[in-house]
Amino acid sequence: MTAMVFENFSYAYDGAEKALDGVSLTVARGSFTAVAGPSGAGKTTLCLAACGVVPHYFGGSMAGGVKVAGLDTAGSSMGELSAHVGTVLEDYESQLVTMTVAEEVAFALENRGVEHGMIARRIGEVLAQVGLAGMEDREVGSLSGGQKQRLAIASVLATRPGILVLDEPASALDPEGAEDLYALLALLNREYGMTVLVVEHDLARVLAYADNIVVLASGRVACEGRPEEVLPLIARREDLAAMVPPLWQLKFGLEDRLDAGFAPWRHAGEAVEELGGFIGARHREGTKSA
Ligand SMILES: Nc1ncnc2c1ncn2[C@@H]1O[C@H](COP(=O)(O)OP(=O)(O)OP(=O)(O)O)[C@@H](O)[C@H]1O
Repeated sequence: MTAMVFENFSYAYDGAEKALDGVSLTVARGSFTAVAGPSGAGKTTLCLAACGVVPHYFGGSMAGGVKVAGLDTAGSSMGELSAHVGTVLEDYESQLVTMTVAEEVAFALENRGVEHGMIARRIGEVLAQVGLAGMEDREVGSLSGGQKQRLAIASVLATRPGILVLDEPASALDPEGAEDLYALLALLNREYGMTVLVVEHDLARVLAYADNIVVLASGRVACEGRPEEVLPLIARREDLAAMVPPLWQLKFGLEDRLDAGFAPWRHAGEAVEELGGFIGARHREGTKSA
């Protein structure tokens, strides 16, 4: 089952060069996709196209199409699309428009005419999901950056979309906040079956979670696939090699030097375990032949 399909999709903002150029991409339902690429590669535009803001709120010209949960984005209203895809943009604070946490989550539901008892239940539910349980009456202005980010996510979760699209969600967070945020996205993906598509320039942050990586360069898909498919490809490209996470730079360096092949490490613990076994085996071989 597919959550999202870009079919040879091209888009240019008014009076500008193409921001996306012939993008073909399928995002599987329930997947965790990380989108990376150099500055200006079209990552934000991809997010805007996924939720229909492009083309609905921008002029410009497009070719091809985007389907979200089977709906053609150009032919569907933003309201219809938002039932399926929730979006948290990089400037997430501008998405927060009310005084209190509870009001913020209630906002989209009230606009849809959801009944009051249901709204109250949904508020409690989504705040618990994002780790803000019991904070209904807090003023939005008094929250930390990480809590505001979680609130922005809670308010899109309130309408129960199956797909969550986030543009650089960790850019304003400290390393611990970024780690907590990705743990939350992983939980929403694994436990609640949400499809997550996240723009993240630092692939090290998503290595443990992403089952699909899309690399954009100059508005085109430079490569796409599982991390173990994509990372070796970008490591060989001078313009993209800097995006390879340090753990995988180490892996590629060791594989070269030791003439070995290691498993697709998702975090340092897996590397330590495999390297421990590898060193032990080499040591035993050495002792035997001595
Ligand atoms: N509103 C706009 N009007 C005109 N051109 C735009 C607009 N927004 C983006 N662009 C251009 O479209 C191209 C893609 O921009 P986009 O923001 O999607 O890239 P990005 O990969 O998200 O970049 P960054 O990592 O710097 O955020 C760039 O050349 C950019 O200058």
